[in-house]
Amino acid sequence: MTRPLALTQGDPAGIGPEIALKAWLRRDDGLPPFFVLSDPDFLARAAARLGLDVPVRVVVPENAEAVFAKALPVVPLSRRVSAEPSRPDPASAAATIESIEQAVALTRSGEAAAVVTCPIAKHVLYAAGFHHPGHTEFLAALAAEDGRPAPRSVMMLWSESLAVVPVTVHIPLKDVPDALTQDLVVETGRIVAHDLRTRFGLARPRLALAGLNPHAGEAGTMGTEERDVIAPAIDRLQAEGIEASGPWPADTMFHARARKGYDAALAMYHDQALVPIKTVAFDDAVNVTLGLPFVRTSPDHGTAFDIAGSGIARPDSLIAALRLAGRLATNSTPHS
Ligand SMILES: NC(=O)C1=CN([C@@H]2O[C@H](COP(=O)(O)OP(=O)(O)OC[C@H]3O[C@@H](n4cnc5c(N)ncnc54)[C@H](O)[C@@H]3O)[C@@H](O)[C@H]2O)C=CC1
Ligand SMILES: NCC(=O)COP(=O)(O)O
Repeated sequence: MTRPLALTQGDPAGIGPEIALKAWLRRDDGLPPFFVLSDPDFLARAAARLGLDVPVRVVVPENAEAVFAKALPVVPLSRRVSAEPSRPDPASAAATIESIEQAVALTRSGEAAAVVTCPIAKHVLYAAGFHHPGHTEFLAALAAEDGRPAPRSVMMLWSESLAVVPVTVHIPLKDVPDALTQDLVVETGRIVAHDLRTRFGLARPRLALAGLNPHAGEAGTMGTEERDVIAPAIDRLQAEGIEASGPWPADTMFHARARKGYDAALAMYHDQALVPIKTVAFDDAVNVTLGLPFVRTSPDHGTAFDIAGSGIARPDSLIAALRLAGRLATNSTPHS
């Protein structure tokens, strides 16, 4: 028996429901079986509105695989969902959060193989009192064992042609220099190297670290973070036996020839990492959370409220996320 993947509903006013339905329609392309954690009536209404021929069936996780060939298996939440496409509403936040919590609980109990998340709109959850920056940090909190601190989670955007890691993530650009410490860079590099070995099967992962400033600081004349923070962090990673290089000027490390020199690029802030990968692989890239005791993947894109309900959302990145979750779940040694 193949354990199914647990797919969260994401923000129900976004494109999550549509891409989940469309991914199920592509199940014969060798997709691993999955179930959605949502309100089955809501998903059935979404399918009808979009004109998608997707029968929805309520299941418990152990029946999901058997049902998957004939209907979209849905494990119901305790709440009804009544969102309208393109109309984000904090009233949906409790169901969105419950869906994530249930996916993690079912994965940790062994009833699901991995967590795959549909996109959430952070500001909608914040308006309802959610205090984690995003899934990445919330999943780490959910991974905390009794009496032990939460693990450090790391965001990686992965595609066949490029993998990038933002060392600082969802903070204002003006706060990046202060947030960027040697310890943060070293701990991030360690987790990336560990998970590329244990989850992705790379014997000796090569990390390339970007500078923060133009021309990687131009020998200290355009900024000093390279000299004071990033280069010493690279020395520490190398001393631990991790193949780390840099700091490289960020403007020349993402072209095709440069990408052959490393397995993952560590960028110093969100857009330095996500602009290159969304430029070269928007439809194929997957967001993977590293550092957790379970596998979590997600499409690289967001809720796309501008097109929700119009029927034009592409399921490709979600399909890539489902495939990668299936692959990682079968060959992983998790963090303990
Ligand atoms: N993993 C997650 O939960 C993520 C959530 N977000 C959230 O999404 C919200 C919206 O973010 P944006 O910056 O507007 O990015 P976005 O990715 O939602 O949309 C950017 C543009 O790409 C288009 N697009 C996105 N996905 C598409 C798809 N599957 N098919 C066709 N077109 C697609 C949209 O229509 C829009 O024009 C934010 O509130 C953000 O917090 C953003 C990224 C990841
Ligand atoms: N820009 C990437 C993003 O927002 C994903 O965040 P998360 O919800 O996966 O932590």
